[in-house]
Amino acid sequence: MKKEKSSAAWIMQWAGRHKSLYAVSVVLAVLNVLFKLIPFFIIGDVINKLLNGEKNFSVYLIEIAMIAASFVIAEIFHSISTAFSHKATFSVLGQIRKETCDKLSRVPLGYVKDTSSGTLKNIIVERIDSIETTLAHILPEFTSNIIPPIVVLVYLFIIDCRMALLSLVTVVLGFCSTFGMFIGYEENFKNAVEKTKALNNAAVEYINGIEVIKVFGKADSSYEKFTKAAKEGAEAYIGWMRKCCIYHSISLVLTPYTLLTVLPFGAMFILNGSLSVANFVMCIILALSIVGPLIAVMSYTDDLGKIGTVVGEVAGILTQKELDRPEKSKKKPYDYSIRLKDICFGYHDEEVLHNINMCMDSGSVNAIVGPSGSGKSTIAKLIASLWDTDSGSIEIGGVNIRDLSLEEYNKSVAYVAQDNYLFNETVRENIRQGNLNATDKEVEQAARLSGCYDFIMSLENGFDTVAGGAGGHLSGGERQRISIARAMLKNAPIVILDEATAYTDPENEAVIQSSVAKLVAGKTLIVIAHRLSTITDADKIFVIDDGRVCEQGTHKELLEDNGLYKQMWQAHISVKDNGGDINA
Ligand SMILES: Nc1ncnc2c1ncn2[C@@H]1O[C@H](COP(=O)(O)OP(=O)(O)OP(=O)(O)O)[C@@H](O)[C@H]1O
Repeated sequence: MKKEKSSAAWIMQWAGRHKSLYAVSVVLAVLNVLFKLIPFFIIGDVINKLLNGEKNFSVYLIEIAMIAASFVIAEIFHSISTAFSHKATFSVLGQIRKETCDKLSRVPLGYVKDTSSGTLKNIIVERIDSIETTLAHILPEFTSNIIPPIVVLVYLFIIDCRMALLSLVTVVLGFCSTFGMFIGYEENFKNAVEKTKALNNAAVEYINGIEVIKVFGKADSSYEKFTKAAKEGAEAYIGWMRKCCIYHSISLVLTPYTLLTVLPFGAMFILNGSLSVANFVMCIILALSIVGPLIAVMSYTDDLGKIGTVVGEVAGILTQKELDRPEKSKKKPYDYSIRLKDICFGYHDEEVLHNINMCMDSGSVNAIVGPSGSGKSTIAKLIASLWDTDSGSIEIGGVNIRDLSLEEYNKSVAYVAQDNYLFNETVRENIRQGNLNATDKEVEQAARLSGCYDFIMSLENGFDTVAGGAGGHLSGGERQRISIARAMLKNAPIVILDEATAYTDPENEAVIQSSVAKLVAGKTLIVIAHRLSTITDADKIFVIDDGRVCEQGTHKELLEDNGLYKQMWQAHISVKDNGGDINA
């Protein structure tokens, strides 16, 4: 079994990309702390000189100037060190976010669908942000603050072992108290994280579902769900902080008081003649000097405790199993025929497609019809490579799609889904997503061909109108036509239209039908249609029932078969004859 990578290994992998920047940052941070220690040695020296009766005032002035210079130099080192570590860290964070988002495009759609958008957003934005403290601060500052106290302690041990040990007593007790904060830390942090995720999900659900909430008068109950999640989130943190509060306070009070032991025992040693006054003074000053860096170290323990969970969440995405595709295509399809061989597929544990076999010739028009929930869209998604089949294979031009790189395959397929997402960008840029190299003229031409030019021009800013999140400012039919224009611009040899005309009125449907005909000339087309009148000319119609292909043939052949297709056709015609809405 493959061993799981530790959080430290992930951090090292991420930080390793900018190791020279971090190394410079750590060295400068060490110099910063060392320069901050210099004044303590100088003060010790000044007191010794006073005790020895030095009367030359200029000697003291020079020492004071040296103290001031040490502080200034320390600050300069600190600023440069922080600048280096932040420069490296922000590019590392950008890289982690890029990898995470790239990963989402390579994992099966199921992972993204099964993880709420609130959770994913929380990981990609907030959680990744919280790695910043570790990389930009802990790495240089923790390392740099640990080294000087060690140096000082070694020096103290050289002066007097007893005093060195005494200076450590309150520090050790303070640290022990800090560790008390870690009792049940993982559990408490996980609980707080879970509650935050629940709050994020409740907020996203409340915002996304606001239309339904208003229409069905669910504002109170939905808002209640949100406030309950907010309350539980706050309680999780408050309860946890309450538990830590005593340990934290004891630690903050004890750690700085190194003099609590150094002063009385030092005085005793002077009285019994085992310690000189000069060494006593030096010990007091050095004992004070280790406090600052050690408190700085302690302030990071909380972040160090959290980092495991944070890295675990990000790593959880980065280690998701990807769609089974090679980096580079192993073979080249000889044409764009599509063959599904013994396909079985299920969402989670429930199989919804059973032994599907289909053959579509290159450049042919194919329709998939069947009752709602029979598995039509699932077949389209498998062909579009949004999921991997559980068994069986899909071949394009004689090549198993698992032997084709995802990038190359994606270029071959234009998929217009039932509910197409439009980015919160201009209509022009939304269409251009089909081909990022397309000129404005080509974008406008695609819009003309898909019958959406006129309505786009009637929008407030024409092609420069912002479509709004998920295309919220446009009607369902308008969104669909923009999606078709996007697919046209892609000019892929395989086109899948999943209920592409579902939202359109009969007039517009005729426009779209003719533009689709132009779009797919010479291409392999798969249309999923409820309105059977739109697919009567298809070269092949596949009838799906309960996850199985129950009939296939041309419109004429299927009518002669007297099967499910004929029943569906008669139902369709009778709606029309009764003056019902044929678009229903
Ligand atoms: N993401 C999913 N997770 C779990 N089950 C799903 C998912 N998507 C679809 N299903 C289920 O798989 C089955 C087939 O759904 P599919 O969307 O392929 O049917 P369809 O024939 O396209 O339906 P419609 O005509 O209503 O769009 C249904 O039972 C559906 O509930």
